[in-house]
Amino acid sequence: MQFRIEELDQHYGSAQVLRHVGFGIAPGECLAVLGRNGAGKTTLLRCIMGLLAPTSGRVLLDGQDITGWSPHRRSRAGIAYVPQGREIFSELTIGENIEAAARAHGTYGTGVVEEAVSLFPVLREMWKRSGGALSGGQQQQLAIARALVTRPRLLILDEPTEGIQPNIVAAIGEVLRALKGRMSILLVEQYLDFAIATADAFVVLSRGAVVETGRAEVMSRENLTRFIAV
Ligand SMILES: Nc1ncnc2c1ncn2[C@@H]1O[C@H](COP(=O)(O)OP(=O)(O)OP(=O)(O)O)[C@@H](O)[C@H]1O
Repeated sequence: MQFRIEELDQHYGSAQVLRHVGFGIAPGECLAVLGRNGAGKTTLLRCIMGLLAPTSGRVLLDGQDITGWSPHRRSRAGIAYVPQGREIFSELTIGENIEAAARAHGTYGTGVVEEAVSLFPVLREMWKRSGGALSGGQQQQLAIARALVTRPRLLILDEPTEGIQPNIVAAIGEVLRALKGRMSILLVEQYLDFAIATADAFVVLSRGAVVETGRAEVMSRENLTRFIAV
């Protein structure tokens, strides 16, 4: 899967929130987008998912321009989004949340549910518990499992570690590292250690513009800290 964005601009009214943002993600790699609060990270993801139309610029999947596609069509094409806040159905059980996603994508009955749940054993243990009764970390695991049953080629995560206890952060990190190679991952993250342990490449956003990019092996912690420390 080849994924690129080119020259994305986005405005809220007269305020420009994204400025000529462009980067690519290599197949099977994890790209981390870093940046302070308000840098434009969530706006960028919403443009990539088709939840917001960019003012200009292009989103390309396998060389095809998908900028005008609906979120549903992008999801069908293999882009899965785990938003900040997770947006799970709190009235539904874990099982219902996961199975509904698989049914909606036509993947139910193909082993995807078992596969996703095997990555997060706590979900099987709490299968009949309603989404609203879970801890933040359990909800995050559920949200990732729900994205995985769609068999994504690109998994997009918006700050998956935010407000989550350390042992669950570690479990999520292990899963993401295991998923690399099978899919590309776009990780928006403010927790630097987690991003460093997970990503193959970095993009740093500041005030809506890319101010630094680089491969993980040449990007120093000091350099990254400089961009995201408050
Ligand atoms: N719906 C909106 N209308 C107007 N301005 C907005 C809207 N959403 C976001 N903004 C502004 O756009 C800028 C970028 O916001 P965005 O949420 O994309 O940043 P972020 O990097 O994801 O920040 P955070 O880490 O706090 O979520 C901020 O200045 C924010 O106040």
